[in-house]
Amino acid sequence: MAAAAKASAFLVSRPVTFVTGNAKKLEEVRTILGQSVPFQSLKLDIPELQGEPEEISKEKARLAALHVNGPVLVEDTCLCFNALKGLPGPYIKWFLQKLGHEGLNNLLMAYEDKSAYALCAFSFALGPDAEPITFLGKTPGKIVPPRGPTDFGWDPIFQPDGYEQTYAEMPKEEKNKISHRYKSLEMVKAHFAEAGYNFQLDY
Ligand SMILES: O=P(O)(O)OP(=O)(O)OP(=O)(O)OC[C@H]1O[C@@H](n2cnc3c(O)ncnc32)[C@H](O)[C@@H]1O
Ligand SMILES: [Mg+2]
Repeated sequence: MAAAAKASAFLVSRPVTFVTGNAKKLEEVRTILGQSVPFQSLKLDIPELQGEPEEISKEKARLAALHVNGPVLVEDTCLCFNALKGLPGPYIKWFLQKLGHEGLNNLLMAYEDKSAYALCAFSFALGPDAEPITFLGKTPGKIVPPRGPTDFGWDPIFQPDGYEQTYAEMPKEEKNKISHRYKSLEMVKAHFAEAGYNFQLDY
């Protein structure tokens, strides 16, 4: 490495912690990041404010950084129906829990427009006193009657544009190449590289 680049490299002597209560998210983040960003995880369901996805995600990061007292990554995922002007959006977890896949389809019964988008808002905070930075990844698609395995949230009812399969029917590697989560994490990685962060794992 050139001396100038070395001098500007920012060594963070603590690991970055991905905080989530969702094991399936963690699994995808591990696969997508691979060896590129070493991170540890903490299973914690952080309370979420109401509001816009970016603000919800930032606030999760603030709370997570206070809890961890160090660098954190969090994410908030939304499923937004265009006919419903973006709803359920960040409230998809509760809509899914109460209505199920069929009920989510029924919400769109009165509309011809079944288009939707999956949105992932990752936020990174360097510590409890740092302002979180948010990275939004979006994948367009449409809402369809459920097809495929039911092991991850609304995957069976989301069919990304350009594909005949739902997220649930696709091989995992395929989803991880086009997903809202992948796109957001690409921006996270670019940010870490640009800032020169070199997170160290605690061994
Ligand atoms: O602790 P956190 O990270 O908040 O985990 P969570 O499960 O509460 O997640 P969210 O608050 O972001 O709520 C998003 C909802 O969408 C689901 N979900 C998230 N990513 C998904 C994906 O890629 N495919 C399908 N469902 C997903 C997830 O299971 C939730 O029901
Ligand atoms: Mg949550």
